[in-house]
Amino acid sequence: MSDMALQRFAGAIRKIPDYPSPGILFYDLIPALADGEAFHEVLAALDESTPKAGIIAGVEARGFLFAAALAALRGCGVLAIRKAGKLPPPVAGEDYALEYGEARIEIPADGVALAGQDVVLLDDLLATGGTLAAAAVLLAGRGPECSQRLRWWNCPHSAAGPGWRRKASTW
Ligand SMILES: O=P(O)(O)OC[C@H]1O[C@H](OP(=O)(O)OP(=O)(O)O)[C@H](O)[C@@H]1O
Ligand SMILES: Nc1ncnc2[nH]cnc12
Repeated sequence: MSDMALQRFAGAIRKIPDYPSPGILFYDLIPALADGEAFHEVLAALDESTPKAGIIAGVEARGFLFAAALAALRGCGVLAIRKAGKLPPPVAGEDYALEYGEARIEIPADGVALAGQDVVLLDDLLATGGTLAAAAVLLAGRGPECSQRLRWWNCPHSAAGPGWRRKASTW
């Protein structure tokens, strides 16, 4: 992705201090996603830099936007990792802590063919990393047949700097 495209996407992100609680700087990506050219560039860069995979996993809700858009571009499947209480049983779940609270994510315990699949796990931004770590643990719990290549979109103005970040499947 060109620096200009990144700057345009990053510049459209609203940063709201002390939301939803004091001390949190909230990154609202909705205006950036609504910028068609910038979003298109981000997706093209994601397509170039993310390993090919049988299925792309995204965490509800904002992660769905990136995972589904990339999957549609590539013609592969999406694994929708849902917040607690949305899926019928049986489910596999994982609890985790957010910057501002706690949450639980779930996937169907059966019905999704993960055996032998390469799974790329995507999310819109990384704050504590708790969401992606929980998603990785959840997928790892599906057994050694499910390999994971983790990659996420990092807050463009966070201390870690802009861009895509990758972590090997060593959670
Ligand atoms: O690195 P972390 O500290 O885990 O934070 C990042 C996560 O927080 C946000 O989701 P959120 O749970 O707020 O849900 P939403 O997408 O439904 O708003 C964001 O979309 C990431 O998934
Ligand atoms: N600072 C932040 N901005 C937007 N979404 C978040 N999710 C967790 N922390 C966040």
